[in-house]
Amino acid sequence: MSIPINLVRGRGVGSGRPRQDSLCLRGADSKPVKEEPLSQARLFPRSLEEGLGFEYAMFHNQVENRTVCILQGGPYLQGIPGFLHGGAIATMIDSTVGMCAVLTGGAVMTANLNINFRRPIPLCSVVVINSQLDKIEGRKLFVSCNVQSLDEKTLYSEATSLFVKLDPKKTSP
Ligand SMILES: CCCCCCCCCCCCCCCC(=O)SCCNC(=O)CCNC(=O)[C@H](O)C(C)(C)COP(=O)(O)OP(=O)(O)OC[C@H]1O[C@@H](n2cnc3c(N)ncnc32)[C@H](O)[C@@H]1OP(=O)(O)O
Repeated sequence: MSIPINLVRGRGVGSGRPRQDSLCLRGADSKPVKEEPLSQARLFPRSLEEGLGFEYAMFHNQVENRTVCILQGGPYLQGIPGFLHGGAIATMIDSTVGMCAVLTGGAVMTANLNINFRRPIPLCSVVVINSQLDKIEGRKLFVSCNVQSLDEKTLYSEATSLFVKLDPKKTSP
């Protein structure tokens, strides 16, 4: 049986660098105080020049609540020489489990993210991030993932996460 897989986001459409045109500033009490244009805002993983940073495409399976990300981390993402920076890996894990949570639950934010780094990821290698929704409890969505080599022989990282659906009754965020 074929499984519907929908392309969520990938380079090659428009500039490939989505813009966020306004920013809602908040005071110390987290209440919105001002709406200002911020033309330089970019989705973080799309903020580096093509080929140098986060090169990825995501696919979402609406039936199984799974999101898969194919990632190649470019030379600007180096940590230990020759390998991806852990923060870059965390960024793409957060983005992938986040996409899974957003497409399942709507407006959510990461409340908790736990990552086990098992093996270093060689710079410029292609890896697969497999994420899946594990359960929903009220406003809480639990999503887990692993990061593997394309041939699935190497497990690079594993992560669990908690996303919380934004409560429209609360002013923040
Ligand atoms: C084609 C379609 C395109 C779609 C287009 C997509 C756009 C592209 C998206 C890409 C994906 C980006 C993925 C990046 C996503 C970020 O990186 S988000 C940025 C990082 N996260 C943050 O900054 C969040 C900061 N934290 C907060 O704002 C608030 O703490 C939260 C998370 C909104 C929760 O606040 P709240 O609504 O007041 O929640 P609260 O009532 O306190 O708690 C609700 C429940 O959650 C539990 N909880 C809350 N926090 C925690 C915690 N840290 N640990 C454990 N339990 C917790 C509570 O115990 C409570 O449990 P129950 O009592 O219900 O059992």
